[in-house]
Amino acid sequence: MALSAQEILNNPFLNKNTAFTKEERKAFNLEGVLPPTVRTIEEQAVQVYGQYQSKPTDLEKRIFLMNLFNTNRTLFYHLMSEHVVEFMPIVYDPTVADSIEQYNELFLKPQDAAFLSIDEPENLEATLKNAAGGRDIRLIVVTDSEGILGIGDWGVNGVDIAIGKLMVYTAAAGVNPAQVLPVVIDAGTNNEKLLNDPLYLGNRHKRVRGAEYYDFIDQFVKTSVKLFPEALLHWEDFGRSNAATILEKYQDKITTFNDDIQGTGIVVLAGLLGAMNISKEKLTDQRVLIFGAGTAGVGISNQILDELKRQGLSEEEAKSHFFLVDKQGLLFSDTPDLTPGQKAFVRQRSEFKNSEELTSLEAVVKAVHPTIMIGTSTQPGAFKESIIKEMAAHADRPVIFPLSNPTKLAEAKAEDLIAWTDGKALVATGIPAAPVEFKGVTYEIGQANNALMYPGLGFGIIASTAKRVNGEMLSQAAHALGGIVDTTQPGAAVLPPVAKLTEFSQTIAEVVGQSVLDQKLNKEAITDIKQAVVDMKWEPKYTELSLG
Ligand SMILES: NC(=O)c1ccc[n+]([C@@H]2O[C@H](COP(=O)([O-])OP(=O)(O)OC[C@H]3O[C@@H](n4cnc5c(N)ncnc54)[C@H](O)[C@@H]3O)[C@@H](O)[C@H]2O)c1
Ligand SMILES: O=C(O)C[C@H](O)C(=O)O
Ligand SMILES: [Mn+2]
Repeated sequence: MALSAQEILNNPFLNKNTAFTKEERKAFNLEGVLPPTVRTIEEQAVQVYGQYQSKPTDLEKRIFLMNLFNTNRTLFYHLMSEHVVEFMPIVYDPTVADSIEQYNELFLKPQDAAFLSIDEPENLEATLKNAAGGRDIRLIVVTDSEGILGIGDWGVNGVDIAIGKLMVYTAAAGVNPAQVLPVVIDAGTNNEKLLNDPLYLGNRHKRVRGAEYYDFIDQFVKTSVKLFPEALLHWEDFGRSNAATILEKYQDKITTFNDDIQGTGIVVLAGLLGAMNISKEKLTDQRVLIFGAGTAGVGISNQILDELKRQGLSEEEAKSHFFLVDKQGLLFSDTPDLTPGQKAFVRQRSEFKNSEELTSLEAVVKAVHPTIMIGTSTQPGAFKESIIKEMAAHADRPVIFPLSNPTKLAEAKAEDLIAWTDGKALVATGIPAAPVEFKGVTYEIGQANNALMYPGLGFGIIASTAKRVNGEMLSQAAHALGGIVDTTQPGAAVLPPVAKLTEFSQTIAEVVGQSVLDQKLNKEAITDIKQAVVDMKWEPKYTELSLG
């Protein structure tokens, strides 16, 4: 049945707005429903970019871009491809955090997401089908919003992180936006502010835990695999008590990864490899302090551990390089309330004369003299001057990555770290940071955000039709990105710039895809991975409308 003009114009995948040609207008009942001038996508981009620039705040810029996304997905991605550095912090982190916090006030459209309610398990399959609308889904980003960035539990509002992550997948790697599905699992929320907010749109009860929660997750996984057998399942921003448990349960059964654990692990490892290239030091000589040993902190530790073992250290030797610090202080074998992930990295009290005193970051830094310090604690300003100076007094090139997001939660600012260490620190931050001018040198600051990794990783997995995601692929991805640093410039960044996101996402996709083929983990026969990546890559260009 022919679509009406309204059905075409209201479909963001079909809509070209003023770019519909005279022939298309004639053939598809679009005559007279648009102003007469036919525009090219380039002309449309100039016009909408002008509107974008007129918006006074980042949140208003984001709302404008989401409207464009909802109206005309091709034009949105065309525009984003021209302004990727400028748009990343608007559609994604940090502005996505504002949109999540104000989701109820701002709500206009569900943005093709699937809203799975734990109160209605009988509707799970229908929900996924309805949201997919018959599309061939290859990539699902799912969140239950218990640990949104570092801002905590945001209930149904967290759907925006799934949508934002998927926008980056398309902009960075070229995942076809018609083949993605954002999913939020609404298991309730423990955020009192939301529970008491009359505008809140999610289930108005505390989080469901235990067997009922895990049964629902299991039903979601099974139904997704049944409906979308080709899809990669990407887990995002689950709470500390669930994220690793879910990954461990499914990673050997389906094609899946957890971005906060593995995406973060490999971007940090890549940054460390870049830092070692610059300092000419060895990773096997470093002492690694992780501040905030939660989902990301333990994920990062495991990825570095894997690398140390690949570089020849035994498991035991490799573990002796780690010092994990959480709320309790340095984590010891007898520390109460350890998570399963933390237990693998604990120290013995007998190693220290003053183990009882090692309850603060400051005391631990004094005691262990870390050469690498990574912040995933959600504690703003925790990397304070006295601590950084103490670290720098015992390291030639201290490597310091304050990674907590969004901006307001970062453990330190790049400019302070450079100044406090007299330019010695090798710094990367979670959110974009401007270059720092210090004593005549321009220090470029790498962005150690999993967004540099997961698009290429995910695209490589999909393009190679991988059955599983495993450690070998992750290691290859980290090395592919870790190799791209310019060591000749003083002040060079430890990671490549976001301006090159599309280029290196393609490299990562190829390397990951090749690893899949080398391990014979591809479902379909593929001989040339580069070609498979090219063939799968979606470009934001209009194609001739055909509704056959
Ligand atoms: N840059 C990136 O790519 C990236 C990726 C993932 C997470 N993150 C950021 O890392 C942070 C943590 O995320 P997560 O998913 O691991 O959360 P999480 O809740 O699993 O972990 C946070 C950990 O910090 C600990 N913590 C809290 N207060 C502390 C204190 N005062 N001292 C020491 N430890 C403390 C918590 O006990 C917990 O173990 C967030 O801000 C998130 O945005 C960044
Ligand atoms: O979303 C981000 O910016 C990175 C990461 O996944 C996070 O949870 O902070
Ligand atoms: Mn995350």
